Amino acid sequence: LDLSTFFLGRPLTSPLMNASGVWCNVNNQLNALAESKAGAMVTKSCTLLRRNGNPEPRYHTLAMGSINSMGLPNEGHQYYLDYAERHDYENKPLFFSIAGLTLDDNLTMVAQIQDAYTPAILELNLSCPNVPGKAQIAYDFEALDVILAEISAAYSRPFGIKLPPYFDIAHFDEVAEILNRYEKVSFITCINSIGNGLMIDINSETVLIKPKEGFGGIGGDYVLPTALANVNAFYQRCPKKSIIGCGGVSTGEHVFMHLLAGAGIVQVGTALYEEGPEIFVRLNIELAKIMKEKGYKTIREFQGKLKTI
Ligand SMILES: CC(C)(C)CCc1c(C(=O)O)[nH]c(=O)[nH]c1=O
Repeated sequence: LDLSTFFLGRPLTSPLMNASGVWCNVNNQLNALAESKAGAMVTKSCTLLRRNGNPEPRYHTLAMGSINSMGLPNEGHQYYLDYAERHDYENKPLFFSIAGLTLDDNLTMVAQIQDAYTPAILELNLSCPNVPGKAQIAYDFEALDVILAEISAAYSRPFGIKLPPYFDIAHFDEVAEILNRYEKVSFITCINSIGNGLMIDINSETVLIKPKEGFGGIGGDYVLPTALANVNAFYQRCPKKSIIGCGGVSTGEHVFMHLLAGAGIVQVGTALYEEGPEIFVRLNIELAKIMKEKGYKTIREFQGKLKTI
């Protein structure tokens, strides 16, 4: 069962990890991920100060996935810096996700991470809110350019970004052109939940979650094709960057698809929320079984080797 791989020069025992936001808000969840069979882990996107997040119900399981409008509930960035200080980096790499409410908040958090000399790897959540009334940063290409310039100037180490899905080839081209101008952006995590979906309970004739009149991010089976497309689109357009795949993973076959599409690491969100950290045992076994059946001894043999017809 050799699922070892490398990411940003770091050895991993498995290409699997959690998606930010799932099973990573508080210490007992973070400790469970550290003890799990995941090859890496990431903290919940944090803000400068602690947040309660949105009123519940704010997450709902769907027939083929999930809908959520959590509202960035988190313990505040210092809490996760304290965890990062305790983390055993020999055991597995730790990613540190931030989603500041303003550019200044992001710069303040980045400065504190910089000063903490932590080996954690920064993942900048670009679904973080922009000026109210404007699109999220990743969909506001001017704001995207500005934040990457500012963070690149403020942070001396390589970092990565978490992107929402794009649905237009011209957008893949435009965003990749921006990203390729920032060599410190060493990896791209595709995708965050598909924004502002809506699901309905026909018995009560109501929406399923309380915030935003029921509108929320969609995860799970529904998003796999979109996730694979975004992974492969940026894998092809950003040859000097690594890709982390996220979206629609609940079996070893899905993990294999993400790796084939170009992902170096594969994150699990909705399925982890439903199954818990033991899911990494199952996914590792299922991936190893597929590799064995195909005669692959290492992930490198097939990673990014998706063929067109
Ligand atoms: C959507 C934001 C609240 C702006 C960021 C945090 C976040 C959340 C959340 O905390 O609601 N949910 C997601 O599926 N993805 C996210 O990136």
